[in-house]
Amino acid sequence: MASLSVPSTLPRVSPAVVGAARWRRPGVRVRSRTAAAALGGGCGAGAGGIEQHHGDGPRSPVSNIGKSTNILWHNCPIGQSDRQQLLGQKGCVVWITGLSGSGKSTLACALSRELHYRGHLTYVLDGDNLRHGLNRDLSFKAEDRAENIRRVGEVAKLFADAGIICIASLISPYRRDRDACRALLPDSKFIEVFMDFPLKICEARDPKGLYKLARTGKIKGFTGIDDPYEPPVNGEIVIKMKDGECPSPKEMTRQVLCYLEENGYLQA
Ligand SMILES: Nc1ncnc2c1ncn2[C@@H]1O[C@H](COP(=O)(O)OS(=O)(=O)O)[C@@H](OP(=O)(O)O)[C@H]1O
Ligand SMILES: Nc1ncnc2c1ncn2[C@@H]1O[C@H](COP(=O)(O)OP(=O)(O)O)[C@@H](O)[C@H]1O
Repeated sequence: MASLSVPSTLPRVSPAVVGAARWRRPGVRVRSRTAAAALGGGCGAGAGGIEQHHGDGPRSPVSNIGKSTNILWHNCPIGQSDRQQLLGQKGCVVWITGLSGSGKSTLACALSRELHYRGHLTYVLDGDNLRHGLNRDLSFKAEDRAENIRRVGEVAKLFADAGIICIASLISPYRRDRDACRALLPDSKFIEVFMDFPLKICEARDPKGLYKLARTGKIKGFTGIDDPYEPPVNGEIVIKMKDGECPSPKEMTRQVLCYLEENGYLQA
């Protein structure tokens, strides 16, 4: 992919080089093999660098969460900021929402690729792909879409906590479900990107032929045809037509990259 004209504080180098350099970054607390040995043996010698709790009982009150009873949150000494230092970026969720055919997956993949080449760790959570595994038990009725979004929101939150720039691309048609995902994260860590393209454009693309099936009644409850889509009201980024033209994938990517850069996500 051609380099985008976005100002970057990082030089454009191969990810392998970046990876190698990061493990040697000064000031980052990484336990080397030697350090692990100093802790009482290398691989296979018991706990090694892993800190374990050998307490005499619970350290804080247990609680009930959802259907889980008597559970206790366990904190680890290495936290999100340590991981962010290691990666040289801020973990966050870029949530791309819009109609089928609006370009969500195209943007997600192009953004991931561009960030990767700039030395940033990303992970794409794509609605279609997740329905092949994690969410294979869910249909497209409203309550299943809500559960789909809830699960992906929770997974995205874990990726952000890992320090990763997580790019979620799902139709996510209901405002309430998207807002619930936003509420899982500190506000600035959820970046909502609205693919604001008219149904007419999305339907004309129809790369999978699904709109055609929906129009002839062979698919019921298809978003935009006989199922609702609620656009964001206060999202962070809107990708839309300009002078009657769709922005190119490169331009869409540039828009999101600029936002990430200007808001400090591309440094720890
Ligand atoms: N009824 C109906 N409505 C909308 N979309 C449908 C439907 N049936 C199948 N598909 C295909 O499923 C993809 C959307 O999955 P998502 O998990 O993103 O949907 S949702 O967020 O739960 O609404 C969507 O992928 P994209 O085209 O990439 O958006 C479609 O290919
Ligand atoms: N900015 C764009 N300009 C022109 N075509 C696009 C653009 N974005 C996506 N497309 C094309 O539109 C179709 C749908 O894109 P896709 O990313 O699969 O959408 P979604 O994931 O929202 O369903 C694909 O054939 C893709 O190549």
